Amino acid sequence: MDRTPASLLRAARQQLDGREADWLLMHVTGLSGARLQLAADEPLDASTATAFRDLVSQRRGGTPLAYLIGTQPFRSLELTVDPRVLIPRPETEELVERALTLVPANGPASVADLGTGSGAIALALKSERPGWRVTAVEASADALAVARANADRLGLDVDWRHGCWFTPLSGQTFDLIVSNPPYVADDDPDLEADVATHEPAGALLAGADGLDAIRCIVAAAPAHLTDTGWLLLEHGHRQGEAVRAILSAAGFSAVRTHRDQQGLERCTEGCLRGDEDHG
Ligand SMILES: C[S@@+](CC[C@H](N)C(=O)[O-])C[C@H]1O[C@@H](n2cnc3c(N)ncnc32)[C@H](O)[C@@H]1O
Repeated sequence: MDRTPASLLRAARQQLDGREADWLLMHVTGLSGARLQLAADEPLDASTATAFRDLVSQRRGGTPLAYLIGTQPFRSLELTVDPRVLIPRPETEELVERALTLVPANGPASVADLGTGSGAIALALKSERPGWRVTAVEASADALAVARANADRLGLDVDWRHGCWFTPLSGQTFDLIVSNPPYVADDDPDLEADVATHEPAGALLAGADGLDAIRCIVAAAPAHLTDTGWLLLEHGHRQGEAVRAILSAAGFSAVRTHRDQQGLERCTEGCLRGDEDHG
C-alpha cells in the first residue's frame, strides 16, 4: 500500500471535510503542512501510516477532531483537550469578550468561572487581564486535572477549586461571576449525536428544560457578588427569555441578553445594583 503523504492525503480527503485530513497527518507525523508538501512523495514508516488511517477512521466514526489531535484554539490560547472535558466553543470566546467589558480593565478585579472544564474561560481571562484574580470551580476531578495541566503549560495563575458551583467558594465575593454551565435539556432532540456520544454528559445536560444548573447558580450568586458585581451566563439560543426571567426573579437588574455572531441569543448578564448600565 502506498504510504506517501500525497497518496494518504488523497484517500483521506475523500472521506473527511475540509482540511481535517491535513490536520490529522500533521498531528501524527509532527510535521508542518509545508514540510509534508516538500516530502509528499517520500513514504512514511508503516506504523505512522497505520496510525493516520486509524485516526481517519475514528474521525469518520464521529470522534471530534479536537479529541484526536488533542488541542483546541480558544482566543489567543492553544488548550489541551481530551474526552474528560467539553471542547471549548467559539460562542464561549464571545462570552469572554463580554466578560472583559463588564469590569474595568486596569483594576485588580476578582473573577470566578463556574464549571471551568478545560479552564478555557478562566485561562483566557487571566491571560488577557493578568491583574485579575481568577478563581475557577469544577465538579469533575478529571476535568479539573485537564484545566490545571493547561494552566501549568501556559504559565497562568488561577485558583482552582474542586466542587459544586459555589460550595468551594464559601464566604468569597467577586466582581464578576461568569459561567458556561450545562444547559441542554435531557431529551433535547437537537443535540448532535456525535456531541452526545463523545463529550461528557455532565458538561451538557441540565434537567428537563436544560435550566437546572442556571437556576442553581443564579439562586446562590447574590451572596457571592460585590455591590457592583456582575453575573454573566452562557445559555442555549432558545433560553434567553427564560434566563432573563430567572435573573429578574432573583432580584438582578440591568438584565440583558447578547446575541452571538450567528445572531442567536447566547449570553445574559445582570447585576444587583439598580443604576448599573454598561451599554
Ligand atoms: C458546558 S461545560 C463548560 C466548560 C468550559 N467552561 C467551557 O466553556 O468550555 C460545563 C462544565 O460545568 C461542569 N459542571 C457541571 N455541573 C457542575 C457543578 N454542579 N459544579 C461545578 N461544575 C459543574 C462540567 O463538568 C463542565 O466542565
